[in-house]
Amino acid sequence: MNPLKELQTHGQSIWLDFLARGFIAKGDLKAMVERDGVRGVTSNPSIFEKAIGSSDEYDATFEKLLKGGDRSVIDLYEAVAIEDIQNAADVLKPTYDELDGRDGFVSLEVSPYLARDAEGTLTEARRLWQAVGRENLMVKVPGTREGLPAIEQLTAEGLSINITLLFSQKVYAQVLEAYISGLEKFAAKGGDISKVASVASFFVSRIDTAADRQIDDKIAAANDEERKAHLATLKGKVAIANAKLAYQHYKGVITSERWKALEAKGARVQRLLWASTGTKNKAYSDVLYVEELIGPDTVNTVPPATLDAFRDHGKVHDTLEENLPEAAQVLADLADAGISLDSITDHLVHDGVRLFSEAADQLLGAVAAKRARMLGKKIDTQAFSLGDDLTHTTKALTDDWRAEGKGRRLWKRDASVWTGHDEAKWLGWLDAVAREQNSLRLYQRFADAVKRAKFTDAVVLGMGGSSLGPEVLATTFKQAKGFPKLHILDSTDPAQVKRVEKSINLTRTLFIVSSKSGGTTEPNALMDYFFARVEKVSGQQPGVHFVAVTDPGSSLEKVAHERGFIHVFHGGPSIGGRYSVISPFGLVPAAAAGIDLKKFLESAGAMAHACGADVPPHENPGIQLGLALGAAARAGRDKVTLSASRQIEDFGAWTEQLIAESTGKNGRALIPLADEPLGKPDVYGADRVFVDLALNGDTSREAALAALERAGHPVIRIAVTDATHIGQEFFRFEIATAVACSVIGVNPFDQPDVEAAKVKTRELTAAFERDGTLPEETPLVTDGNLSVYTDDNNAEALREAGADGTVASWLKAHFARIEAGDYAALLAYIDRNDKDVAAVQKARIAIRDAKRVATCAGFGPRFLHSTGQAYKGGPNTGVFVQITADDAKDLPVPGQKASFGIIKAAQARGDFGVLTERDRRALRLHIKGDVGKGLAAINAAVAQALS
Ligand SMILES: O=P(O)(O)OC[C@H]1O[C@](O)(CO)[C@@H](O)[C@@H]1O
Ligand SMILES: O=C[C@H](O)[C@H](O)COP(=O)(O)O
Repeated sequence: MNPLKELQTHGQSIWLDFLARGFIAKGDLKAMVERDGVRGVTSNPSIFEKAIGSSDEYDATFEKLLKGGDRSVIDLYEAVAIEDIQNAADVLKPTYDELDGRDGFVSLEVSPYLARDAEGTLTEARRLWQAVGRENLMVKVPGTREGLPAIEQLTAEGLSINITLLFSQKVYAQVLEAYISGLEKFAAKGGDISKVASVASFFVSRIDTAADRQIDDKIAAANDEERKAHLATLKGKVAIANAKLAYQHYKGVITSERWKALEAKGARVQRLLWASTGTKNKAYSDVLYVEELIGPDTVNTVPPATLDAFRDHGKVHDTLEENLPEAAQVLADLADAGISLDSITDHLVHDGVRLFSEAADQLLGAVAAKRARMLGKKIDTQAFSLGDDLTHTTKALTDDWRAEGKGRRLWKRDASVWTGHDEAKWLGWLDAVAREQNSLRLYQRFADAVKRAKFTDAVVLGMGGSSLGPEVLATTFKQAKGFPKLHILDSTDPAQVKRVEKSINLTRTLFIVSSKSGGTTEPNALMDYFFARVEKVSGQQPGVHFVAVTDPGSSLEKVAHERGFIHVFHGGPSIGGRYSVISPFGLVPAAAAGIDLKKFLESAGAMAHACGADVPPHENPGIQLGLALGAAARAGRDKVTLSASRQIEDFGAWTEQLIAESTGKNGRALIPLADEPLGKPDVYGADRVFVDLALNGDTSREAALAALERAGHPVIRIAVTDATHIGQEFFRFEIATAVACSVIGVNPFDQPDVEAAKVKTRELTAAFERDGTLPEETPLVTDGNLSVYTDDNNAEALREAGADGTVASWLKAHFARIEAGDYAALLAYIDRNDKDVAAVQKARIAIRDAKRVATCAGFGPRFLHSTGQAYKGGPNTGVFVQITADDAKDLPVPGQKASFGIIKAAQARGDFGVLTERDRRALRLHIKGDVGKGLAAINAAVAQALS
């Protein structure tokens, strides 16, 4: 007789510890059921890893699934895993029916990531039970401390549970107790307990592996031969002894009155299932863990090799209750030898969870890689050229993130990933894509209404997070037919306000007032200004030209209602400004401009899936980018130069805010540099990392990037395959920034130092409202159309360094303070028009090339809501030149004394005040008269100072 079948006559069922798609499809499982009497199948994360992750057997199915629409990695995995389990369950269904539900089960394990999460285990077990939908399913739940209550609860709900990762007799006893209590509860609720089955998977070979290692150490340490020989007799004996004694506990329990009462109601025993019965030590018999554990009411689940071996030469007789005293003696001798079985079993549970988690990481990583490959051009790729050291640190960080499950913890909003403060409150952006996809109809209705109203222009009035995302959309996408042209206004510069006003038709313009807080100075002043202008020009009720985007309950919402705005869109209070582009702050302007939001969100969704909680760090593009940037920051390469193809160039401005406001605090930062054109390697110091976004195969910067790479600078290349993929990049960079902040050790979601400048500005504007003038200031020097200002400390230091009567001398002394690793920032409170931008850029590049330092160019007050945070809160490595100017023509703000010009001046002074208060090296140049001429004079002075 086939020894495998013979086991049945001894009350033991043989199950197969293996599963794979083709194996079932080809009829191999069925053949084992028929030929060998296999009565069940077990799976675990390692088994699925081998089947799915390490083969291409499932690829065609994945392709097919993805053709039907993008899916998350876990969805892809579960779709095939559940199908496999269902197929196996169907093969075993006749066995199950024949044996009246006593056998014929297939087991599917809950995610090993939940092994320490009681609630999560419960939810997942219920979900898998439903999803598989086969009565001969057993859901596998680990016998961890957290698993135990779940086992009782699930049994009480009538689910059949296989308790896995059992090593210790003590824990096994608790598991059996949990099963019995669960049955009692189910019975008390009127449940049919005869339908509930359970097995307790008691692991065997792993115990010997661990115990033998310690026994070997003791043998090596023993100096007497007899002792060595005695210790050697324990090898390969501990696991079986442990299992035999566990079985004795089972026997005691099932003869109890308590059990008999349940049995009378039809309860089925919870069979002990010997798991981990493939022999690991080649010196032992390959059927050791089958032959030694044969007895009634048990199961042995074996890998295919053990099954074959036992079929070939297995010997069957009742061994489970043989030599019980010897078994007890083995464990006593082990303890005498100073080896603690408790500590071995504790460790094995720990290790078991780790090993299964690692298998799951590998499996999901493999599925993620397959998904990315199959999506092809639908998902942007990134390539890292980091050099040996950074590659090494990034890899070490990746390992740490994987081992600590930090990606999952990030998605679970676990603040301890960062500083343990209020981070959990600010992670609403993580699932923004799915949420916004559900609101598509709302956006569509709004877009239709905008189109019907025949607006020619739409102007977003907002700052930072409320303006930079829309600005990327406005510059990336062509004006859609029938929709207004999208403009962004994020300045208090009167000339810039007027310039925008002149470029639109006030009577046919939609204004989108965007402010999360509703209390930001600039959008409120701009709203008041344009509201009055529309009223004046059109004579209409101006509210019909306005919508607001703001968080619920803000002061802006109140004003919008009072003024009869067309609509108030609510932002999500758990999403901070710079993470809000995939929320009404980005999507309302996008809808107004006729951008295809379905496509945009679909594309963003592909990246959200790629960066998901289920994608381990090594295959997770957002985490990889974040870790590389974090590693770069740690290595002193804390200046991130952002370059991009022309159509998506503005992405840099959005990224600047994201990175600077998120990372730049507590004296730490990644300093982002947008719009600093790529130069030759010799203009850069060793503090740089380059991130390039190439649209649609654009190779125009490739030679420059390759040269930087050759010179040893880290270069990260992102291939954006379509402009609509800008949504993917928003998401990638949001994850990456949050991850980099974790590495740097800061809270990504606050901006403590922006407030300081706002307070100073408010003091100044309050003084103006009171006195009708801003406090007097005296220049240090006036040289032609330029005046120089700074605080006493800076003035003294610069004078000592040779600053005298000319602007050039002050700049020269100022630039002499720039050291390697510093950055120079030009902060211009002027109209951000093309001509003036070019002039500021010229000065910037001159400084970079002469001093080999990173340079920033910010326009005030716009940058205050962006990079301004890092300038004040980051390390004291910035050297600042603030540029202010007289306004040729000022504009009043209705309802207040302070005009736009005054507000801007107060903002510049407030900003400068905080910089100098914080010992920053800062100098202010004020232009009198024509701004263009002033900038030319500054450029001349810069050139002279650098010469
Ligand atoms: O949307 P709000 O509340 O007007 O804020 C605008 C911007 O101001 C900041 O709070 C910084 O000043 C940014 O973080 C934010 O994006
Ligand atoms: O349920 C089965 C277990 O997961 C399996 O037997 C573990 O075996 P291993 O120790 O060989 O990994």
